[in-house]
Amino acid sequence: MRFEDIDTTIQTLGEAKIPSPLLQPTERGGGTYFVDDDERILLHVNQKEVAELKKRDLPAPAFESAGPRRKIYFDPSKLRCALVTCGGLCPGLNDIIRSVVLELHHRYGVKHICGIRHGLQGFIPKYGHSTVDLTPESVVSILDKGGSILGSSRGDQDIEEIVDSLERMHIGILFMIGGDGTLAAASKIADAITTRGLKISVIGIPKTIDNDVYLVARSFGFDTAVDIATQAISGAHNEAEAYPNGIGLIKLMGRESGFLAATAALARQDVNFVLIPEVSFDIDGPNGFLDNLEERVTQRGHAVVVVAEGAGQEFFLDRQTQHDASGNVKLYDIGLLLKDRILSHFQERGIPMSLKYIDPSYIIRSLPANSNDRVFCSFLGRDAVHAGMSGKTKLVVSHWNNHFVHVPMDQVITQRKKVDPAGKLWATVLEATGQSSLKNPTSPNEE
Ligand SMILES: Nc1ncnc2c1ncn2[C@@H]1O[C@H](COP(=O)(O)OP(=O)(O)OP(=O)(O)O)[C@@H](O)[C@H]1O
Ligand SMILES: O=P(O)(O)OC[C@H]1O[C@](O)(CO)[C@@H](O)[C@@H]1O
Ligand SMILES: [Mg+2]
Repeated sequence: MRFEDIDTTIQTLGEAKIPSPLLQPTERGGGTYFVDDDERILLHVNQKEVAELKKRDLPAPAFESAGPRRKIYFDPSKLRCALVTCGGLCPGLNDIIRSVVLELHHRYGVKHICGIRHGLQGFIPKYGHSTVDLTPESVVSILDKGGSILGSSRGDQDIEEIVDSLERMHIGILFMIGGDGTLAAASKIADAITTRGLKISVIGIPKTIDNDVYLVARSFGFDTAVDIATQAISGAHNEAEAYPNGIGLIKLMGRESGFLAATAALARQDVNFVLIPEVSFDIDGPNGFLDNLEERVTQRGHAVVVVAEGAGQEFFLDRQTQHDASGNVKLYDIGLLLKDRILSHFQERGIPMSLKYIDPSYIIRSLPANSNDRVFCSFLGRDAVHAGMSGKTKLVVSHWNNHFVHVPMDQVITQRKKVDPAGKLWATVLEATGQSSLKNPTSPNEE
């Protein structure tokens, strides 16, 4: 989809008529930066692209800016809010929970905030998960904990039952923190709310260790993931350098998008091969991965390989496709396949070597956020609160062109963000690694 086809209109529950409590000067002094609904951030930054639209008499598409509004929709003294975290873990989940709770409680005076346990399961009575009261006291020391204090789950749940539950709890704003699946569920929940004529705002906070949510330039936890992945790469490099013909093979998360593998490989310029889902490669053949690896190892004495979990899935085509509880395709382990193929390749050629396989995937996504991500989560969580309090709904708080913005939920779930094989990130990876196309002239995969 082209940017000019994106509908950036944000839905509201009704007119915001209540003066924001943030208008009152705080005891500490200092003001609040209020944002008007007509403050907008252009989707395009490239002047040429904007000029092109002008030539065609098209308006340049722009997102609504996030931030506190002068008028709010909900009466804070009566409002009840709920938070839920779904899908895979990600560094920063607790930071988001904390910033949402603190902003609601201290700045808006909302005293009833409820944590839903174990993702969407928490709404469904048959699972028996109790809710958690979220207060400044209960979130005071959660930042040093990884994971999510609310827990998570995968698996479809009945949307009508979820809305029944929201009605029972008299929720006014639901904050849903999760990836593409969660945001798809959030969109359906928002639609069911509208059909019932209820006044419940649904605000999405995009979470993805893969950094793959469309129209979200940066997602929380990604910076931390790159940091920890870089340490794994550093370890693999040390291991590889220490032994004759040493090879360090690291598998990183990235189902359909190789941002983590590509970015972490650039953080230390000692990776020789990066394999990502967006760029196909051959394992065998004169220009395939194994021959290239052999050349590198025999010439330089060691090599470091980073593979994203979704890379090379075409090598498992003979196997049945399986799905997890949420309907996501279960990936076959490309790391283990490469490990076996590397070992047998060097053995067949009679070349002694030492291979170390490192898979830090679950360590990376379950650890606490780094400082940079914490600051980012603080902005994101607070802007999610401002959006909900002003009566906006069915939106995702995103970061775009260095600004926090509101993106309609349905636009975010139309597709995944992917590494552009013709773009700067991948070109820089190729420059830094020096790896070739890893494709044979007439590749068996292309036939
Ligand atoms: N299209 C959909 N409609 C309704 N519910 C959905 C849909 N897709 C996913 N869900 C539900 O949303 C929740 C989270 O989805 P999922 O497990 O795919 O994780 P996610 O949010 O995509 O996060 P991640 O991709 O980071 O793991 C699950 O309970 C899942 O059943
Ligand atoms: O093992 P799980 O919990 O199903 O999650 C694995 C998937 O979750 C993710 O971390 C996304 O949250 C993917 O990178 C990975 O494929
Ligand atoms: Mg997902």
